[in-house]
Amino acid sequence: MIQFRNVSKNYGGGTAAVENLSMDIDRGTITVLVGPSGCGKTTSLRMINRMVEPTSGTILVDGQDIGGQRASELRRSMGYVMQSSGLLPHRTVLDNIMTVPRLNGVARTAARKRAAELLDVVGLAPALGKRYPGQLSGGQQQRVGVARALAADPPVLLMDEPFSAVDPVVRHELQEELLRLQRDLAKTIVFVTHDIDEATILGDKVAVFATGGRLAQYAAPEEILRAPVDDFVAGFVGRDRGFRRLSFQDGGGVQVHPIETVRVSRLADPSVSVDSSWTLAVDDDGRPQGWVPRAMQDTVRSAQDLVPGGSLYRRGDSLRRALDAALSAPSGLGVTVDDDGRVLGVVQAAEVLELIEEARLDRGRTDHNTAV
Ligand SMILES: Nc1ncnc2c1ncn2[C@@H]1O[C@H](COP(=O)(O)OP(=O)(O)OP(=O)(O)O)[C@@H](O)[C@H]1O
Repeated sequence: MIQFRNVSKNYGGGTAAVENLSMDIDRGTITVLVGPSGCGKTTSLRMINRMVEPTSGTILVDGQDIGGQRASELRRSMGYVMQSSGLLPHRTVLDNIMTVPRLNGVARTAARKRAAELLDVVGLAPALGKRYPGQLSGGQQQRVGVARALAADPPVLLMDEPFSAVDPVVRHELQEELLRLQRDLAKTIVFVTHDIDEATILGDKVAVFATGGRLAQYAAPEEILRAPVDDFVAGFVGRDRGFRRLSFQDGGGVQVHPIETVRVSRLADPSVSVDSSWTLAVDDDGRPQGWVPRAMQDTVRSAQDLVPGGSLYRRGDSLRRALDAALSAPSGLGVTVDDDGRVLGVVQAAEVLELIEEARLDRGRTDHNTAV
């Protein structure tokens, strides 16, 4: 879909911003360009829509050399989202989203209707459409930035550190939202970040850039975590790469055990007693609320008295989530829930670790067979 062929960029002054980059970006996937500051990620991104012209080499989109296309038309066929949302401060949110469709000749009423739909797509309430960008939170502004980039329904979305100015909780929400959107929209997304965690969460493929604009490794995130090609990539992905790689290991095989539960609404009832060393308190819909340790059962009378729980494991999530649920729970039992958040049972750290070990041995055998 997007092909870099021996592309270099030199802004002058000797050192290359991008050095002989060759890389194919597949249609309908998220490709993340990651690397330390100044390694040429933004320059590479901006060469795709000709905001920056290469010094040498060719970039093809759908097999066509973009060097021969009108830069303004090319730009309109590609949504662009940047770190500061880039919204026009004196226009309302809806007007901001409508900008490109209006430039493309879409009638005002149709553009407005589409803008309102897009607000919903990016998870914003309709009332926010009438506000000005300055009246929104950073996370909301970024969502509007995404809606605006999607407004002309471009096949390609270029995103330059779009989530780096918001706090970690909002950032996580925006990442989840982008993945959800991408499941429906299947755009070709090129995403720049300097955060390897963000890269491995979002990327179908990850391109790790090294200083001097050199592409050090281009592979699926799991592969980059499992087999960094050199010391630079190994150093960049960090020491806990082994743990992070668990995100890519299916947790479907983890055994879910039954757990004794008690309804929070019945905690004050003196006739209720618990047998297990840890009993899970749930609301009337069966959603976890916290723990009742046996030793404390006489003092736990309401939701406020419960021992807070750890992270939840949604059945089918990765082994990383399963292990975290078990390790973060005061009981050592990882609470497992269904898609509606209702308790299904618990997982145990030791059993998750056994699966991790089995998977490692299986991989070792496969690698060995391939080597032979
Ligand atoms: N307009 C410009 N003029 C001159 N040099 C530039 C220009 N834009 C970028 N550079 C230089 O090119 C190199 C690559 O910059 P680029 O912005 O592509 O890196 P980056 O990886 O996106 O960095 P960051 O993560 O800090 O945004 C840097 O050394 C930078 O100083």
